[in-house]
Amino acid sequence: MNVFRGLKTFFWQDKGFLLGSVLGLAVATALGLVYPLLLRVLIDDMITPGEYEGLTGLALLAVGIIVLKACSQYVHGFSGGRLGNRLAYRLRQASYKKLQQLSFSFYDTARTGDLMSRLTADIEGIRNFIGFGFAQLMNTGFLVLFGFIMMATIDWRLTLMTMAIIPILGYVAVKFELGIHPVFRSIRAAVSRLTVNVQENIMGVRTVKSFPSEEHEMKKFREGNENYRDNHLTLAAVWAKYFPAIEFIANASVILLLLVGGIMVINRDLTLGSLVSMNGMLGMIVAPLWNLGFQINNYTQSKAAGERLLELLNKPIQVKNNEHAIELDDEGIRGHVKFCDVSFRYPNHEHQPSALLGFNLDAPPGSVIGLLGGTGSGKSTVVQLLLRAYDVGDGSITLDGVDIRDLDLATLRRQSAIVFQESFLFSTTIRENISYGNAYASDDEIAWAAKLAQAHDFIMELPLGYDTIVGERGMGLSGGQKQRIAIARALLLKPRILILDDSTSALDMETEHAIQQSLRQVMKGRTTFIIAHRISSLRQADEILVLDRGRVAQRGKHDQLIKQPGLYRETYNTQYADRPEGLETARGQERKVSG
Ligand SMILES: Nc1ncnc2c1ncn2[C@@H]1O[C@H](COP(=O)(O)OP(=O)(O)OP(=O)(O)O)[C@@H](O)[C@H]1O
Repeated sequence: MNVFRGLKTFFWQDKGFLLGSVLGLAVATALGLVYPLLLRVLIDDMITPGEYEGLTGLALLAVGIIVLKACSQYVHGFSGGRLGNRLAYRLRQASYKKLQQLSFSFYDTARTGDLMSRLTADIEGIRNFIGFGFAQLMNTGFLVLFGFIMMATIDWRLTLMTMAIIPILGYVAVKFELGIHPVFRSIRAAVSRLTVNVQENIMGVRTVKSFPSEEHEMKKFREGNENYRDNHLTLAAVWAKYFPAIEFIANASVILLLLVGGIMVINRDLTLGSLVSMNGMLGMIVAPLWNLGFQINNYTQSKAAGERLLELLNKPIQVKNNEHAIELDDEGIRGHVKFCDVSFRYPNHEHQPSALLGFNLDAPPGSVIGLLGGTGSGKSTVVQLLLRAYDVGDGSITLDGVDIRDLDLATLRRQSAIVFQESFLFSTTIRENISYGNAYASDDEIAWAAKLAQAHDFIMELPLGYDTIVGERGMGLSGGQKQRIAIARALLLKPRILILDDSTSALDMETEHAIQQSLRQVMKGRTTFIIAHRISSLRQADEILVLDRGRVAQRGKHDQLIKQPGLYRETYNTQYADRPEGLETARGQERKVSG
């Protein structure tokens, strides 16, 4: 029940509907129990003595009961529907909000398929149970209670005898629940694994086919599918064991009533009408008890779903605003970034060496900082920390003198725009992709950003221009075209801090050069971080930092660095080794430097 206590905030505000759903069903049930009583009156007071005057009244009473029962059932259905759907809506909203709040470290290990199944199948399970299943479970309790009282008013000894079996039934039902709950938990986990499998296969279909790994994927899927099937077989085995037992016990009580009750009627200790009436009532009590297994099933499923959902909803948010977060005035931010002795190790990777160690940097407003280094040297980590994707371990990062941990997250991120190496485009028009995060941008502004990013010309060549829908994950565009749209998106924000994380890697030198020329005008007075593997992308930077396994190996301007022995010059030589002498001298500085 702890799970439902945890979910209380999502449904308790609709307690009126919860009450309506439970009471509606309870009243309908109680009214249903009146039929056998009417039957008793019909047999004992009319048919047996042959007195039929009251028949019309009895018929009218029956009609009245039918109408009332229908009304109660309507209240139950209406309230249950409202309750379940409103609860599901709130849960979906809260889960989605949580997904927005959770930090990058959560997504480092999260699996899309698993999250999708929590937001869909799990919420559906909870909706069904709280909307209807709960009322039905309560109804079973009401039926036993009301039925017991009514039967006892007819003949308490016979009632006690037949009802003595009910606790046994309850015991078996609880055992059943305990046995089936872990199986349901495994089934949910198996579904989630299967979903992850399918989702990754579809997302990575190009890799699967190019490598050709269809067989391997089939094997992986088969294992998941077998696991899912085996869990269902275990479920069927638990069912097979308990269901006949529940049915046997339920039937035993009816047989007992007919046997003992029959003898009592023969001995004139009980009227025939009373036996018929008690038999009708017992039948009404036992019918939902047969369903108790289904109801418990429903309960355990939704409990397992609730556990998984609460696990998501209660996940701690690693990076969030502190209590007195400072909201800087957007206009007032200058973009002075400082890293002071920053060291960082990724969460859950404590055993690995630090991704960044004793990192220092002073980037005055408007400066261009270049980051170069081998793969895994820590370049992306620097900018991730600046965006507070993770909080630094040791040291501090300041923006205009304020520690970014004390800054309002939205203020910080609004003023920093990043273009990732992998450009992500939403399945919508190019216009909406460029204006993402800047919904009020005019068409002119969008075109302005696209021109700076050297994207305007190719967009205009598309049949629908800016209205072209780029499809799921930006299919249909080349890597370079996607990168240019992503650059336009960042430029449109006119951020104080622009971060280009290897974001021109898919562009040819000429386009990259043109973008850099445009950037020079637009980024005047703004601080820019450029991560690149190509020296040509960095040569204009005010300071270039060469990283090696998380440490700054070299720093300085291009002209200084090519004169020093070290990683920078080695990279330069490697990249310019094959260039014809004439081209290099024409470009002035781009001379090959001998080791
Ligand atoms: N999300 C993460 N979780 C755990 N470790 C990570 C994560 N991201 C990066 N790392 C590790 O941190 C180190 C630095 O990675 P980083 O991405 O900063 O390197 P990089 O210089 O940007 O590399 P590349 O040029 O290949 O993009 C690497 O050892 C990497 O494996």
